[in-house]
Amino acid sequence: MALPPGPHRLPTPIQTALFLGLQTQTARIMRRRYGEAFTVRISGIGNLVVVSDPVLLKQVFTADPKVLHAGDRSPLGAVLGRNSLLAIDEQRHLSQRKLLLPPFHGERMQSYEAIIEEEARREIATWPEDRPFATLEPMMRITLGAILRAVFGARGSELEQLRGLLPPMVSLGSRLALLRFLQRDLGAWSPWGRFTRMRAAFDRHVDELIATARRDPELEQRSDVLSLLVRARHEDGTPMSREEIADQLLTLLAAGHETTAATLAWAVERLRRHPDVLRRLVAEVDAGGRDYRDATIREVQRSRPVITAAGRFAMVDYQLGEWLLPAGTRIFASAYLTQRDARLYPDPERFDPDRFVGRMPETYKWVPFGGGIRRCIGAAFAHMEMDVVLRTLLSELELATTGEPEERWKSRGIAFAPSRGGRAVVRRRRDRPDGAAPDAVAAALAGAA
Ligand code: HEM
Repeated sequence: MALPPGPHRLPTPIQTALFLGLQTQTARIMRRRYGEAFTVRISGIGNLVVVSDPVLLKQVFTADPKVLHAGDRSPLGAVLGRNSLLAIDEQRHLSQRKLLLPPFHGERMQSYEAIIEEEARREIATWPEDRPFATLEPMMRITLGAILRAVFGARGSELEQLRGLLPPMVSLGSRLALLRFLQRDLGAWSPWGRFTRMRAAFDRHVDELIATARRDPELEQRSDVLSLLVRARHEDGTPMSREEIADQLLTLLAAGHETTAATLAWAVERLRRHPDVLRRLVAEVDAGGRDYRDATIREVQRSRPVITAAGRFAMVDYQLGEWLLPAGTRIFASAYLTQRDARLYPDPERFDPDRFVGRMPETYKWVPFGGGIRRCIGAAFAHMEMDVVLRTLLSELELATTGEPEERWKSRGIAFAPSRGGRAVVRRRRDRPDGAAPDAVAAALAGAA
């Protein structure tokens, strides 16, 4: 059989508008109507096959990387650089990934916890009390600081300059990535001209960071990702070039900054609407535990996966389950649909961290980080970061619960965030078990910031 079923009689522009404009709702309707594999036709892209069955997901994630590509059709290469892990395939991808993996190994994560806690405390100390505000931007500041310090190894004035440069650069870059016709440098005032000048400034900072690392007599003891990349060697013994390091640092930032912040904003959105879960989490934080928090993070990612699908591209005709996809077909392995399948997760709309207490999620049923040799290399980092931020938040603040309707899904280009930015109302905790006077701590930190 050829392509999976789909709304073939609907004109392509309408399919495109429905799928891109209302991605989550359209995907749910099509899943109900056509089953766990369906085809939509997207203008400028062609056939897109959306799969949401663990058996099909396993097949996609474990396919030969020569047969299913993920990088070279990505619009991100133009913005992140030609070496970006997100924009390359096959042997080049494998060899860059091999260099990037060791710094992200689970065991290294503890060494980054203190940095994340400091960034979280510093940000939380500035939050207003008893007044609603959106947590997404504040979470973005935390995750930016975390990456700049733990990944880039930036300090002092370099750190402060990068804190200013990168948010507008990443936001402009992610808009331009999808608008190829604007990718022409027509001077400093044109969008692409602005972007290329910011990118040049970024490259100069990376040069400085690399030079500082090379001069550092304690390079061997440093644990930031940049210092590990400076020490890394290709199989032929050569070091990574400056261009490779710069492209990968930008990739790590682009892939890890907004995704983690959006998931944290969803965590706030969920917890405010689930007082029982919130109470259990606070009691656990106060008792020094973490199992329920781990499970809560996994349940937030199950019910609100900020990257709704991992994309692949068939380089040749490809047999997927019972279907034969012609070369050129795009495949979306949908975390969103798989993780809300009632056969895999009974009552899937219910937010229930107990699903994951004492049990790890199953590989092809829980895929917020994608899978196979393209699985997110920052997964352990992101989990650690979300754990530390939530722990800090729950131990410092009281989060007011709410009966307001849940926030809707809002696309921010690549990641989906809560439509109102994960609004919160907070108050400093006056009942902290360690007896610290929270206001004094907050004031001291705000002063230090
Ligand atoms: C909650 C936070 C995050 C989510 C939901 C997320 C999700 C994803 C997903 C869905 C993919 C594509 C996987 C595939 O195609 O199979 C991916 C790839 C990637 N992620 Fe993440 N990510 C997160 C955080 C991070 C962080 C913190 C970093 C690094 C600091 C990072 C770095 C990367 C990189 C480099 C890739 C490309 C991997 C490759 O192509 O080999 N991500 N991520």
